Amino acid sequence: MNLIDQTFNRLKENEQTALIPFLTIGDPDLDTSVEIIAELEAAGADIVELGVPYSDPLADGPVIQRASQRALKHQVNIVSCMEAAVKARAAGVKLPFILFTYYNPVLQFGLDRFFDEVKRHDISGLIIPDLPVEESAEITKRAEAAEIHVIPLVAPTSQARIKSIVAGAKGFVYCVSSLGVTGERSSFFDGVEGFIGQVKEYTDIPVAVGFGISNGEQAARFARICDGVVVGSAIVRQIEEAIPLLQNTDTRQEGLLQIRKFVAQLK
Ligand SMILES: O=P(O)(O)OC[C@@H](O)[C@@H](O)c1c[nH]c2ccccc12
Repeated sequence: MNLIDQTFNRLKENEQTALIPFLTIGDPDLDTSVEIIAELEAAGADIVELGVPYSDPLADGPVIQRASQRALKHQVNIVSCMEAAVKARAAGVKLPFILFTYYNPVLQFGLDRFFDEVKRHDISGLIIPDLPVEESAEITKRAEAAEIHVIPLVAPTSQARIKSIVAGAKGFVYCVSSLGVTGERSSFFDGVEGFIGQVKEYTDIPVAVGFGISNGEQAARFARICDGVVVGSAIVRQIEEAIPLLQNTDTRQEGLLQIRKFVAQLK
């Protein structure tokens, strides 16, 4: 059984909600990203989104854009992100890995080669936010053959398309809480709970929510109605703020602990 399914089954038995952090791989460097993944697990994360840095992250706000720029300085690409997953697994991390990438890097890589590599690198899920609907059947077919879940994104504007987007979905459905780009938010639109409830009517697989969630109180609000909560920018900002500590061997552990503490309070 796919590790993502196993994770949600275990959490459901314990009446818990999955905490799903996102981080940009290679920010501030590849080795540090591997160590941060271990910290995320130690802090209570259940699944982790490994972000492939991209030069044109059109759905990302400034925090993740800056993280992508820092990672791209090290020429981090899809393979190095998958290698980070393998290194984290070798270091004892048990979390399921979701590879988060825009579609262009996948196309440039080549679909055959991409799915061969994804399978070889212990990736359990894919999120491709700008995957065109007309191409999603091809990607889903290949993913199923590789036993990898393609996680669909549903936005409040999806309305009439919710049913078709989530039909046949595997892993979990990712509800985007707000319109616009990623980034911490102090509030959410009034109908967000209603939107999530609507999505849940169309699917039996777990439903997670992301976009804007930046503190324990917001995470708790959504944990009441969802099976998972995704947090990206707030964690990427913690990594960004910890960089001076991470880059000095004397204060590296302090930097890692700072990130772990932030994520632990979210859990
Ligand atoms: O950063 P936020 O607001 O916490 O949202 C999660 C988000 O980072 C992560 O899931 C993600 C990163 N880039 C994206 C682009 C589109 C959709 C989702 C994402």
